[in-house]
Amino acid sequence: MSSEESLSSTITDWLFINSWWLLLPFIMLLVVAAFIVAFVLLLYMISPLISPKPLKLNGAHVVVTGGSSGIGKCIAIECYRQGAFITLVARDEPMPFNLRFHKTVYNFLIQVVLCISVDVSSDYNQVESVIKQAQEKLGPVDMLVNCAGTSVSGKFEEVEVDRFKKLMEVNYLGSVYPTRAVITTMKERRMGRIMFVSSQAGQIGLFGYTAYSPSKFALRGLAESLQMEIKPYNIYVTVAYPPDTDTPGLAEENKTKPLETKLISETSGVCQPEQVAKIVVRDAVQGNFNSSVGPDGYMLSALTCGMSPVTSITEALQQIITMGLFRTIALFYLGSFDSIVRRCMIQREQSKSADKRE
Ligand SMILES: NC(=O)C1=CN([C@@H]2O[C@H](COP(=O)(O)OP(=O)(O)OC[C@H]3O[C@@H](n4cnc5c(N)ncnc54)[C@H](OP(=O)(O)O)[C@@H]3O)[C@@H](O)[C@H]2O)C=CC1
Ligand SMILES: CCCCCCCCCCCCCCCC(=O)[C@@H](N)CO
Repeated sequence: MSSEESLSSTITDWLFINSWWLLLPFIMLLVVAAFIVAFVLLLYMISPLISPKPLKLNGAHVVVTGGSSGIGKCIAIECYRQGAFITLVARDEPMPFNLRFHKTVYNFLIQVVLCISVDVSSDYNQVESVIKQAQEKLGPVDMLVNCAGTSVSGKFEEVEVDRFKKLMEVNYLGSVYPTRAVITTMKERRMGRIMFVSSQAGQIGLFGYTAYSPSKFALRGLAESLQMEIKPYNIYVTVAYPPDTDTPGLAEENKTKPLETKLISETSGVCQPEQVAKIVVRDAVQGNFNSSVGPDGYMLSALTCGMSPVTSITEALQQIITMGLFRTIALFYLGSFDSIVRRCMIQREQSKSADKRE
């Protein structure tokens, strides 16, 4: 190696070792860029988690379909207690509930309860015209509660074929029509709440509910799609998933419910409609997408949250942390449901063959 060459390589070595600081601006640039990317990603993650501003029920106009009985009636009473003007909707002219005990001394407004008779599932134009009437009398709708619904239970092959259509009409279209009738005004006013009363049977398909469950699952698809459309208009959708609730509707359903359905539903117990109403109204006021009742309801909702919107950081964290654990617990539930179904089948077959022998 010539002395010239060795001198140049010494210089490059020296520069390489001692001039790292020349790279400093680049390193800093990289760090800043990484921070910016992380910040933007964080913003994207957090932005759907920002909680909406709660709706003030005092003086608001709340329309409750199915407001003449059971859960719907209790929701109407709960909203009335909080100062709302109510429109009750049902096929039979709904009777205004007994208000004397619910009036608070702080309530200086003379609250009106309007009762409207219409079938929410048969004709859109009719539904639109009664909603218009209600808006003329009590002002634009601030909150719509889609609670009108019914259920049929029975083994798939034993449910009359026309019931499948009927349940989709009442439970699904009966929620689409009133929602369609209020949404334009809500978008114009850039405010509002829409509640769909689904069911725990709208989160899990159960024995005996081949006609009912799909009509309640459908509400979730509607709610998710609609929420994405109307969130920029400051309108929030809530889907409520109550367990069995002690109402005239449940009493009617119990008359023909298969034993399997009864035993499986018993898992998450029977609630009182007042208790359900309190929870779902609170969630709708807060703008929560999901509203569940009871510990099983809580687990089911975390487990089935899928791609549904989430409106608080705590809820998102709970879902992230608990999902695996709840899936493990769910396997035990599914095992016990399978064994209920198997035992009932064996019992039925035994009693059938005993009948034959006699
Ligand atoms: N009770 C339960 O165990 C559970 C119920 N749910 C759901 O909650 C909702 C209410 O249930 P629940 O309180 O038990 O029901 P109820 O049978 O006690 O009340 C049903 C209400 O809906 C009205 N309604 C029914 N069909 C129509 C229609 N086509 N058009 C207008 N109004 C109608 C009824 O009035 P009218 O007959 O005069 O039309 C009544 O006001 C239902 O959607 C149900 O599926 C969810 C989970 C559990
Ligand atoms: C971690 C996983 C937990 C799993 C818990 C599963 C509990 C299943 C219970 C389902 C009850 C369905 C009630 C339907 C009520 C209804 O809609 C009708 N009564 C309407 O009339």
